[in-house]
Amino acid sequence: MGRRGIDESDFHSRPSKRGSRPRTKQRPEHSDAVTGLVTGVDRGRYTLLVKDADAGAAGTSGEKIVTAMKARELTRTRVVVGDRVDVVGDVSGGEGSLARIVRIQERTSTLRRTADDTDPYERIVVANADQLVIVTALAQPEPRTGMIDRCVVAAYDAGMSVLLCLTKADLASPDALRELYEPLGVEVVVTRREASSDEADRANVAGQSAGGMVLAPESVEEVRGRLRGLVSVLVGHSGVGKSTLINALVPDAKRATGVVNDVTGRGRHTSTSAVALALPVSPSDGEPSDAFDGWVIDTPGVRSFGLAHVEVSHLLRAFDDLDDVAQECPRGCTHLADAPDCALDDWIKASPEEERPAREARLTSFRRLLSSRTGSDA
Ligand SMILES: Nc1nc2c(ncn2[C@@H]2O[C@H](COP(=O)(O)OP(=O)(O)OP(=O)(O)O)[C@@H](O)[C@H]2O)c(=O)[nH]1
Ligand SMILES: [Zn+2]
Repeated sequence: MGRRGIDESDFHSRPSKRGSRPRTKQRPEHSDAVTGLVTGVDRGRYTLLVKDADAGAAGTSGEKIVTAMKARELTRTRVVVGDRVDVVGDVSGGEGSLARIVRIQERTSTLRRTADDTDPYERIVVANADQLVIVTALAQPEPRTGMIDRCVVAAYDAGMSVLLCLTKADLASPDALRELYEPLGVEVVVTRREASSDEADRANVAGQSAGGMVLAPESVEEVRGRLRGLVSVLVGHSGVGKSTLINALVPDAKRATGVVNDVTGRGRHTSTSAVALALPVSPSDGEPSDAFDGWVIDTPGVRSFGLAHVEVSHLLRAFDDLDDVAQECPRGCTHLADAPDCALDDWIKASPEEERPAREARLTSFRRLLSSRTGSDA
């Protein structure tokens, strides 16, 4: 994707139906509806990014922020951040205006969680995201692989890819965690504190958090490169440095101010709801830039993933090679290490010598994921 302004069509756009349908007085199907992207949800009010019909070409200021509520027919339907919705009514975005969401467009992915593993009620956290970014500190606090595993499972179950973002590499080595997760095909990226942090503080450079922590710019830019052109959901435990990272990636997010940001629509949200932030192409270098490419969705309220809803067969689909092998398993095979006659064990035994270590690492990691479904988060 090239450089350009923020564009709600970045969210997996589909051809617009507007203009091709005749307008009728009755509008039983709301043929006058426009499409909006949900960037924030707060107590029944939805912040939408809507393409501005009056603006010129897509690009700078081609979008407006519209506040909306759900139409009555959607009362029981959950609308989440990342949803693309059809809206009618006052879509001017003017002060005090309120539009109506009449339809949710088909979702390309749904990230779900249950409150805990026995909770039958599953809720959708974010829709239409491509990638789950698991933010984990290498120290302070110590990494918890159980938590990471659960996030990986939730992402794969949702049909999303995973980026493991290891923070605080200035405090500890990422090698051990790389070894655990790379066999699963999980991409790993590492961030660290800028060595000359004090000087950077004084210079007030990009990458500075409210607390004064400055991340090494090249590590932030590596993360940005992995997020470009994608819709990414960031999750992480308290204290891992997620806010520091988001502030470095999206310096204009005005995270603590509660003021609606013209570009991102951020603001007015409670501290527990997800919010979508447009990802700048490059860090702010003093010049105001309106080039965005990708979305960062922060999930302040999500600290863990209950996985009661995840089925083994569904999870297996994220691992083509293992899924093929598991077709040979006895019916109802759990595929765990103690499962009798699990074909995955034969796959190791039949392995060419040189491939065996890689296969073993992959199967061990996969089985760890499987047990995280039922094990505790500790
Ligand atoms: N040494 C080191 N400290 C860091 C790094 N990144 C963040 N920190 C510090 O870690 C602490 C927690 O960072 P936050 O960004 O507030 O963490 P958070 O994940 O947003 O946590 P909550 O605000 O509780 O959600 C702060 O004191 C940061 O200054 C890093 O790369 N290295
Ligand atoms: Zn099996």
